[in-house]
Amino acid sequence: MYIEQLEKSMYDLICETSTNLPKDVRRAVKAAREQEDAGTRAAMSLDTIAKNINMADDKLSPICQDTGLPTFKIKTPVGVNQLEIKAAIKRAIAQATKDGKLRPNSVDSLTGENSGDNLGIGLPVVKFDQWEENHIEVKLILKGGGCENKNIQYSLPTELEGLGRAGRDLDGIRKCILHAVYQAQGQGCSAGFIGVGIGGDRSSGYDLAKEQLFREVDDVNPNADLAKLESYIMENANKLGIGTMGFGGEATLLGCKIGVMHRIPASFYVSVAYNCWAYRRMAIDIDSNTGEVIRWHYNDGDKLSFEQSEEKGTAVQTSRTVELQAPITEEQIRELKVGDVVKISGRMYTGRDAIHKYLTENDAPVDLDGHIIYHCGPVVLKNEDGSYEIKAAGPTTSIREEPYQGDIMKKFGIRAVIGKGGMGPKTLEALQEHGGVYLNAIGGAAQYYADCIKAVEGVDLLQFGIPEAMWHLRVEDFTAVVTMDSHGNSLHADVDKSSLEKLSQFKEKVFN
Ligand SMILES: O=C(O)C[C@H](O)C(=O)O
Ligand code: SF4
Repeated sequence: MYIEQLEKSMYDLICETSTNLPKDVRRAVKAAREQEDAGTRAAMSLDTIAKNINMADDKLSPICQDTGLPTFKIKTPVGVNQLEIKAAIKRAIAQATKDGKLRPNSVDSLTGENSGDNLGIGLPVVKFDQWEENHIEVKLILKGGGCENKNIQYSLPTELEGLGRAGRDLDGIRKCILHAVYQAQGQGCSAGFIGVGIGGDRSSGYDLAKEQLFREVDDVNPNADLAKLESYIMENANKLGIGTMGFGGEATLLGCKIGVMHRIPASFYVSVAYNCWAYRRMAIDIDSNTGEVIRWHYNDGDKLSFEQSEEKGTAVQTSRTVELQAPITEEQIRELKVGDVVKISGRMYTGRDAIHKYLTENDAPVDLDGHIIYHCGPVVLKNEDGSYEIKAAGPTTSIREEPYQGDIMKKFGIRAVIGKGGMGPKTLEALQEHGGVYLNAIGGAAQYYADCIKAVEGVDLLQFGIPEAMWHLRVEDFTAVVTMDSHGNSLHADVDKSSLEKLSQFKEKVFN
């Protein structure tokens, strides 16, 4: 009985974490939304995010399609069997994957093979501690890959772009944290949350940083110096103008939590763990006799559902909206300018890391001339009649495809790519030369976009696993913003440049 109940408690924790954004995170998103002027791109993005949070809640479906690398931190009373707990977690993970609450996200690092059930060597990560309490505490974070890739570790002293020397003191730490927010730009699905670990070595420093992500968004650091630093960072990082999705705007950072540990004389690390707005972490207390959940954490206050201002700023007032249907002509593409909002109906093909590599070395399985590639690794369930159902399908970080994208667009005649976070100079040049456009969708809005997908009309290269396959999608009114056009303009390059200038205003010493 205990074992079955334990597995159910773990299953509930996983589902809740994936589908129901914690209350403190909702409050932070709401506050950000209220800060942005209606009609701006930032307001539009936050509206989509708010809508997405509601939809995930209603449909009990993943908030974001990247359900991350599940990491459990568990405290048990002395005498509790930890092996049983680990086994229950594994079964619950496999079941939640089958039920579409988690994307099959566990990939063999050497062969690229997806295990299909989120289990694998070292996965999920489960860390145990003992304590004197009578109950079991289980914390879970589902941290996605895009924001994980924006984590950064500094070894002090160092020189930082825009900020100069960062020494081995509180002021050097201050500079590292500001720089960490700057370098993430919109690629980790800003507005984000950061956990910072000061000290330790490279691995314990990151562990400490990630531990901070389990703190409540609105708590106050018990260490007075760190409390001061946290509020300094919250005030000033939001002056960088990076904004939601890196579109520019007021809200760049929604939370900053800093922890400290001792170090050895030769090393001084500042480790920063960046978490996207889809900040999925939850915790439960479990009765160690029955296996039942006796308390959910992060449960204080009202649960916001964003209903009140549902329509606020859903259209960007300063931009025009263009309807597109694939196949698209070069002429149509050359008419698009940075800032335009596009609404796509018709066909698009997903393609992410494996597909881009494949397409540079092989022919395409379908004619891509005039077509759209969507950087997306969806959550897909197979129905009994053999058809597929998209359960979550937001964009993935595009910059990873930078080495391939321009060449592939030219080789196959692709006219548009949709992703998030923008791409670099090589792609921008190819867009100009070939007549192509980059469209930024709202990262993490996996339910919102799944709703725009009306059918799966085919799939190729499924051997790469569900997230990496090429899905043929029929979409309706799929909305995205032109952030790189065929005239050499890139909103991403502009925001990067202006935020670097703003960063340099924080060069002078603040803390002694
Ligand atoms: O893997 C994904 O679907 C998205 C990833 O989390 C990302 O932010 O790039
Ligand atoms: S797509 Fe964005 S919201 Fe989703 S896990 Fe990646 S960084 Fe987070």
